[in-house]
Amino acid sequence: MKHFSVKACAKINLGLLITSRRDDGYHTLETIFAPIDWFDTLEFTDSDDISMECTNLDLPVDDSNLCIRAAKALQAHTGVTKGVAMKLVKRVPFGAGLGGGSSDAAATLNALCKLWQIDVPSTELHKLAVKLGADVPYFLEMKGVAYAAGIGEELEDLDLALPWHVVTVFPEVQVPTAWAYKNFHRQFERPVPDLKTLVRKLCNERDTSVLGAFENDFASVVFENYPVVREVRDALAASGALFVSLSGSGSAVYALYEDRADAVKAAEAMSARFRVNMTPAGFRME
Ligand SMILES: C[C@@](CO)(OP(=O)(O)O)[C@H](O)COP(=O)(O)OP(=O)(O)OC[C@H]1O[C@@H](n2ccc(N)nc2=O)[C@H](O)[C@@H]1O
Ligand SMILES: Nc1ncnc2c1ncn2[C@@H]1O[C@H](COP(=O)(O)OP(=O)(O)O)[C@@H](O)[C@H]1O
Repeated sequence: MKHFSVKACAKINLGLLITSRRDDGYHTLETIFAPIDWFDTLEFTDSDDISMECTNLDLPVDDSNLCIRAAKALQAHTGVTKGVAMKLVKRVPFGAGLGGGSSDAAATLNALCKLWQIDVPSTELHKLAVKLGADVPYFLEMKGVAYAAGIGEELEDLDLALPWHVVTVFPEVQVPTAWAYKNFHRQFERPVPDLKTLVRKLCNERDTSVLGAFENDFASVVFENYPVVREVRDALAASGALFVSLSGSGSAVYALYEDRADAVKAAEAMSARFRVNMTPAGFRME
């Protein structure tokens, strides 16, 4: 019997600028993805059929689950008839803008190539990943800070890590991604700053003067409609952070700290009401 487990880390978005709406309704964007040390664990055991169980009973384990969708897509694409029994230890909150489901899907694609002993060209795996979600290629192909364009699938590895401690708070409310894309305040005509150059300055030179350019286009509509998310942002902003932002389409809010003691203090204060993660400076996915 073959059996192994893998970690599926979450991400935050440092800046998220929505640049246009495509004819198919999807939006193009520019963003910087950074991994955080908040992760699900996935266990894979060979089996005749595809099945899964999950520690979080609120998450369906039927054909809507991204792990099952990834396994079935890979099976259909390759013609493999083997199955897998999956167990998902779910820790990353969902509806949070942390990409936990996308990370699970990417981990499943990678793990099943190994379990089923198939060699799928990376261009084909990339296409399967995009069909599962625009964020899935990031988790499939990158380990650290990356620039993304297109709908999030055109990636460039920047070979950087954030030199600050990151505290991420889930305000215990979910923001549906589709709602956020429908309701954000459009600014398609605005000039877009060069996020790649700015994030290099930020990480290599620790030039925090550029942080103001890392706007998130979902922030205003989410803060307007979800008072508790605003409350978390305000509490983090008052806790000695260098920078506070919504991640992706929310609801999670993260803060960057120079001083570890400030980060620990803020994380402890927020954990009285919310689920919180602290990621050390320099973190990369394994
Ligand atoms: C906003 C971002 C930023 O990293 O992440 P999250 O906040 O969800 O983590 C991504 O663009 C989330 O992309 P993805 O993970 O594919 O979103 P999905 O939940 O699959 O998409 C839900 C719906 O959002 C809209 N959508 C999604 C991606 C995109 N580039 N343009 C869109 O307009 C589409 O209507 C889609 O049907
Ligand atoms: N394995 C999974 N983990 C998390 N969410 C999943 C999974 N499979 C399907 N979903 C669905 O995808 C939605 C978005 O999940 P996720 O990617 O974690 O959050 P977000 O898009 O906010 O970053 C969830 O609300 C859930 O309904």
